[in-house]
Amino acid sequence: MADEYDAFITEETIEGDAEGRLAGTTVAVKDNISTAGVRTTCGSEMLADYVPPYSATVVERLTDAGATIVGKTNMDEFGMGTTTETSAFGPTRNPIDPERVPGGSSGGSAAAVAAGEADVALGSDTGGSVRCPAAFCGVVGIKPTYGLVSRYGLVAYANSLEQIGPIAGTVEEAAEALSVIAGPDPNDGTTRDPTDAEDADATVPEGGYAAAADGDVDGLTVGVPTELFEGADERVVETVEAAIADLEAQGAETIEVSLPSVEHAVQAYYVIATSEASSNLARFDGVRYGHRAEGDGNWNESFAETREAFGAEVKRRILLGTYALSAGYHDKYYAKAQDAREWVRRDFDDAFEDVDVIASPTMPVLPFELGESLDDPLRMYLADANTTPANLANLPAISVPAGEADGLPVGLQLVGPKFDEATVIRAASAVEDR
Ligand SMILES: NC(=O)C[C@H](N)C(=O)O
Repeated sequence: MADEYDAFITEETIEGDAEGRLAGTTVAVKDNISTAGVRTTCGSEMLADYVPPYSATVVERLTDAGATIVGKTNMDEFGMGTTTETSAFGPTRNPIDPERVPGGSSGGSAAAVAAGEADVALGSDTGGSVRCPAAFCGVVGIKPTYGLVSRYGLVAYANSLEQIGPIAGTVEEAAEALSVIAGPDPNDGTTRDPTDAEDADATVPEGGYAAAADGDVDGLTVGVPTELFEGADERVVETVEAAIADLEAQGAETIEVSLPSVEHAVQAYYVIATSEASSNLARFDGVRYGHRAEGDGNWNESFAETREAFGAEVKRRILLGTYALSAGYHDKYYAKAQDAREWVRRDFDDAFEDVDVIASPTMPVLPFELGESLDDPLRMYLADANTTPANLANLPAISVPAGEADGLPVGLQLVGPKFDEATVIRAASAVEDR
């Protein structure tokens, strides 16, 4: 990685069509999203030389719309991390303060946008991986409703939780990129047409999501859940509260709501995500593609040696997930985590009876210093307290810059009902307009 903040793993260009709604737009793509003929490493030794034979649907939609892909961005290995320090290629630095992390796992994507190296970037968000780096780097990140954007060509970490989402300097630019990548894909059976989806509150403005970035929050009801402010850094809370007060000044009504289940969200998330990861990552066996250790002809040994190529965090999660799914523990951990997930879903449904969007800090902390959280995985996991609930409930969520504290960016998160990205985009654009 040779660029200023080590945001890119590969700086190869893929030219888009000459015309289209994104003509002239440069896009950086997270390195777990497949690009035909261009290395896709997932930030791992395991895939250090892997060149996919096909491109992800999102990449094809972007280039068909005229965007030029300018490179593949650094990330926590297989998306597992909150700082972009678990990458086998070394950490990315935060352009706002190069002694700090850019957040993760899509840290290279957010850093590329914050440093002006790309207009837009794609990330993937399993438990906050688009919103966290957007918040830490002072840019905008959208985690779409589960099923709005195709995951075809995304190297899977935890299928039931993740979505690909755009990162950009403004809400409008992120919304425009979302319009291009959104919509059903025959190659991903979990995708839906938002206007047809059952139990959806879909609003897709004519001309696309960017049209919703009109800053008009007059009459909008914003829910403020006490649980997502408790335990957050005071400087973060002050900055976010000031931004919410500004929304009120622009005509929104705010009411307190309660989401009692979210205190279990991180725990449930880490059981479900690691369980799915332990199954997904079983495919890296040295036989079909990716790294292969020589071995001495003994299958068990060569398999074990091949898997030594995973980094410490990935190994930790494979072990955790395998344990959670193992006979005798399945009901104790995995089944319980699924119950908690259902409870989180219901809490949001109840809250959306009374409010249009839910506002909170995106991250309860300011960006970590480089190296600060690496030896303390639990501390890193707990930083996902506010972002994981939207993944568990499959809801749309956005992080928009709310201001600064001690010279560091603070993100405000807005979560909306299923497929109602338009309302979160509208509210976020009002935060940005202050
Ligand atoms: N992938 C993500 O969304 C990031 C989250 N911190 C995780 O490690 O799972």
